Amino acid sequence: MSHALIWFRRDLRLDDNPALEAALRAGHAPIPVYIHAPDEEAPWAPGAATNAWLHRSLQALDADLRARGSRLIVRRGDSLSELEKLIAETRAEALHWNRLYEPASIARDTRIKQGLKSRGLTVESHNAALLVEPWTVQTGSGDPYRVFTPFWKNARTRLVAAAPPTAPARLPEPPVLLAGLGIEDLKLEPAPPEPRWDAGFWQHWQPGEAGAREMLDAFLDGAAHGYKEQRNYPDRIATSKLSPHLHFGEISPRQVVARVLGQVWPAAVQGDIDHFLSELGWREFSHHLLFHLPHTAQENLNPKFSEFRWAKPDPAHLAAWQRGRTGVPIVDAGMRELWHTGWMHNRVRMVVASFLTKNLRYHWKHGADWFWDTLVDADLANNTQGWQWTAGTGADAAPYFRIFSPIAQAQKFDPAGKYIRRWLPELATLPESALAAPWEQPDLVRRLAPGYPSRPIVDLKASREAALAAYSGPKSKPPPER
Ligand SMILES: Cc1cc2nc3c(=O)[nH]c(=O)nc-3n(C[C@H](O)[C@H](O)[C@H](O)COP(=O)(O)OP(=O)(O)OC[C@H]3O[C@@H](n4cnc5c(N)ncnc54)[C@H](O)[C@@H]3O)c2cc1C
Repeated sequence: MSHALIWFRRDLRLDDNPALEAALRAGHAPIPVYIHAPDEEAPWAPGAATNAWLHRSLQALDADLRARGSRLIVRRGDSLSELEKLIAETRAEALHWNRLYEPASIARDTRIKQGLKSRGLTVESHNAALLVEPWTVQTGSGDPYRVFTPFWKNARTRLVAAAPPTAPARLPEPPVLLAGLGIEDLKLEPAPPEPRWDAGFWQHWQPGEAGAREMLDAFLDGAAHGYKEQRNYPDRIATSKLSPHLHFGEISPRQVVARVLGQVWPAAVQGDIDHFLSELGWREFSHHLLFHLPHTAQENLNPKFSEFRWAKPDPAHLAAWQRGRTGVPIVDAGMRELWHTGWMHNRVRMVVASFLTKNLRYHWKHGADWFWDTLVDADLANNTQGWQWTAGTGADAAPYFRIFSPIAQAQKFDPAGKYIRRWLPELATLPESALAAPWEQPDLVRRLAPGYPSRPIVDLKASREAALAAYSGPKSKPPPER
């Protein structure tokens, strides 16, 4: 039987895997391969938290393959050279992979496809990650979309309820002598002398296809009912928490949509379901933007901001933001949730991002970089879009002058202070009335929370006014150097 290589990247699943399906359909014995080449994604080589996730996700994929009689061949090095070696070793006639949409991956994959095709190999790429690929939807005038609502109105019509194919129960065994590294050889997890900063992650997450499926089942049975309203409250289990699973392709958006549309929902839940689908739509929109405007991972999408006067970061203030020591409880709770679990609730992501880009007036890249390293769902398209949206520099973004008040956000979305108390145990004994803005009751803080900063690192009102002034000032050339 002839062989085909299946080059796994961020499609770490067997069900609804078009690359695997195509190889089997063509009558090839698939050889599952993972090549570790983080430098090829520079300047966006995966961060530490996603690497820790990847370690477990690869283990789960290998276990799933072994349960079917196959295994994952792991290599490290230049992708093209490793693929060439594998082709020579296995005499593979075909190579299949599922597409990625980040600029560096597109450039590499295009080069590899051209190189190997010109030598007579069948090389095919497939869509496993998106509901609508970026070149398949456009505005009436033929341009990419820059506004979410019309984008989603168009894309939404293409959703299908049909369940995507599942993987066969048995897969052929790769050649016995075909060598590979152990997953642990990739050193993706924190290793001594580094502390196990990921220790808390794994009580919240189960990387891999089975974990993704369980998360979706739990969501559809539970939090989907009431999602539209409840999704804004960070102390509740009210969202799907599918983001890292979707990022690593442990579940596909097609599978999620098929499950959602394949179910009969009570009329009262229909609004929740539509809202959930539209959040998947934001993921699609982010990929659409990054594909068509690849420079936006580094630069403001809105050129009006190219001369905006961002402040020069004070390292102590940046560190206080990163570690959850700003003195603003809802911001600090979010940053600690991120540190302890590798994830942060969407509303709190917006609050901490607004605080960084507006109250501190730091360029959104400083925040995007920290998220990149600490989120288990760090995703170039979604992270870029999320930061640019909040900073006001992106497509269809919140205007710069709309500045989240962390006090009002805490009062509205964490009214009983459960989220703040959970992540800031040093504030646990403060009364509810003091939790959103403890600095307003200094005696109480001194007595009940002596370890917590007594004042925010910036005055919220003054910094808000300074941000508005910088925004509306004479289109913001930096002051002359002296
Ligand atoms: C500053 C900032 C940075 C962000 N960085 C990332 C990131 O690196 N990776 C990431 O996946 N999401 C990012 N988001 C979007 C969003 O916060 C997360 O996708 C969401 O919190 C994940 O939780 P969930 O899976 O429970 O979402 P649910 O509410 O259950 O939504 C379902 C899915 O829809 C997608 N989705 C939801 N909201 C958004 C959104 N606003 N933009 C794009 N896709 C969305 C996600 O894939 C999510 O898993 C960011 C948002 C902000 C404001």
